[in-house]
Amino acid sequence: MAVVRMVQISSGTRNLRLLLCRPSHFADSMLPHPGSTPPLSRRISMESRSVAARLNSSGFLQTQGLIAGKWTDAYDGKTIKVHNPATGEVIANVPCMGGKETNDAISSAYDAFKSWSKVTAAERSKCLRKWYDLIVAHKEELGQLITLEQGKPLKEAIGEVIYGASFIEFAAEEAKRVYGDIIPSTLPDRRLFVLKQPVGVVGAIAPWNFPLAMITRKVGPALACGCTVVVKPSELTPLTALAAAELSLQAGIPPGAVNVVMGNASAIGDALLASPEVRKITFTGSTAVGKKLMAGAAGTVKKISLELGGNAPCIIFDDADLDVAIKGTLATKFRNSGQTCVCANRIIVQEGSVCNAKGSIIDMVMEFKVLKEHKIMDKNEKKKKKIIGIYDKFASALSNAVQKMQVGDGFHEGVLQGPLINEAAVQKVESFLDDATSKGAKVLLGGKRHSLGMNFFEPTVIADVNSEMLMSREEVFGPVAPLMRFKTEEEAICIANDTNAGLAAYLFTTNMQRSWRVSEALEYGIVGVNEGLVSTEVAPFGGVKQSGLGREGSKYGMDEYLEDCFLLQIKYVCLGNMSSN
Ligand SMILES: NC(=O)c1ccc[n+]([C@@H]2O[C@H](COP(=O)([O-])OP(=O)(O)OC[C@H]3O[C@@H](n4cnc5c(N)ncnc54)[C@H](O)[C@@H]3O)[C@@H](O)[C@H]2O)c1
Ligand SMILES: O=CCCC(=O)O
Repeated sequence: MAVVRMVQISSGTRNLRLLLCRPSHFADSMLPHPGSTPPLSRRISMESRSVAARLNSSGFLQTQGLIAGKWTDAYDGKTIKVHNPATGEVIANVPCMGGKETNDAISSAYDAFKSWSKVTAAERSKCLRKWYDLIVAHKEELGQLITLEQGKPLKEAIGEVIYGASFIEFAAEEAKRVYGDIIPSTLPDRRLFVLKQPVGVVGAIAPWNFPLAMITRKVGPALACGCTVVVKPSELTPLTALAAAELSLQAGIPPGAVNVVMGNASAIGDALLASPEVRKITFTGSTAVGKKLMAGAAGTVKKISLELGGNAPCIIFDDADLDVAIKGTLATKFRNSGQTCVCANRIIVQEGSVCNAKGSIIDMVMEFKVLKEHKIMDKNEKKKKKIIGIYDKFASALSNAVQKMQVGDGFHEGVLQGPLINEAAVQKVESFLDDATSKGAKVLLGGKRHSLGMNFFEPTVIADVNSEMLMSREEVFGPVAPLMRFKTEEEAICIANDTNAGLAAYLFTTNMQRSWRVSEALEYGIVGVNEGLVSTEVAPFGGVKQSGLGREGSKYGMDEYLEDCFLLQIKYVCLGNMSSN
């Protein structure tokens, strides 16, 4: 049973009175052990435990589901364990809910929709703004929860809180700007209007890699448009979502507008799909599950948006600024230990080329053999020259930079790479590396489990990867940077587009014409030019091909929760490093 208690939490200029439920399923194993100084190998564990104990005593470790504004256990009392991926310890037990609880959550969202959709946009905006303020005020606690259950370094986790909150702030602002249209009539006695109305109850299913941001990017705009939601966080990382849901109640978002269920994923998914009251499914996760949901949504003809897996190419041209390229590649590859849908999955690096007088690269592979680097190539023309390929320089600079990245528990100062989410993720990385090395790829750095044990993996650089290898065809989802070679721009585009995925792509070049040409040719929803971190609440996020349908964030993300708005395929291009000389 939940014990209700009052907690005073100081937040900047004011004290917030938090009505939080004492978590009933806080795992006692997480309490710090009394006794003498622990050996080094147990310090990780001690640090995580004391953070968990602090969060528990301040009421931030919420461990029940939320249905109709009430914190609820599974009806049959079953629970599932939430583990700390850095230590393997059980942080908490949360309810293992299924179809019955989900149906009640849907009913509660359906009832709440009747009133929430009628609340003025200005009022919805105020509630959302308050929710945003509360999340930002509690960024430390929410960040600690993310590190505890997901593993990313605390600084990065707090960054996710700010990023996640930004979707709520943006939605709060946009709530007031859902304009319709007036259409000039073709008949004198008619007036034609287009109203944009909320879709209705939304089922929002989220992954574990961004326990907060992947939820707020859905729930923020859904609520702003007047929809209500049943959220299903990943069972691996439900605690951040539950804490954020508690803050939504404190912000004045009415009971039933946000419900949270977790447990048996397919039973919950089936209930959401079967219900005619759920009018939209928004899903972020693997392409395999996305396809199942898309098929299942057909039964009741629901709207659907899908943010699925990627296989991001990161193209490094010979004319790239090496420092910019290394910085950008590190950012896109090693964010969240490589567990990001927009992480570079194939780093495609130019290995030399031949330029004509105008500086355009011409493919003269055969000539390479007879020409000397930096020397005039054609005595008659005296204009063609060979450009030394950036491949070797890039490979060694990247390896040097990656070597410096500290691996460890996300609560330790200076750690840049946390653990992978679980043993299965580590095994997947190992099997991809085995496959690549058995086919001729060479490990330049790392390549094995980290000596810290558990789910830690050494940041890895692997060279001479080709399109026959598994890691160039599927998401590695780990701290592995696979380097591939190319000679010409055409070849780079061809390699980059040779995949069913189409989420994010990156290119590094100092040639402005090429940056436009290649951005347009890449079959991706998001393109970063000289920039590895492109995500922002103000720009549309989403993929083409089998990476998904629809967009999140920006004004386009609002449209997903309004009736009868169909998007054309759009591409977001981010030009980075524009202010440097
Ligand atoms: N495109 C994006 O914006 C984006 C963002 C983050 C992650 N991802 C992708 O997500 C994947 C990693 O996340 P994951 O392992 O949590 O993915 P996943 O597909 O295994 O799980 C995602 C969510 O779906 C739930 N789920 C699983 N089976 C279900 C079913 N039958 N019915 C309903 N729900 C079900 C899970 O419990 C979880 O909550 C990667 O492929 C990554 O690229 C994409
Ligand atoms: O993992 C995918 C989401 C990452 C992001 O929003 O930048």
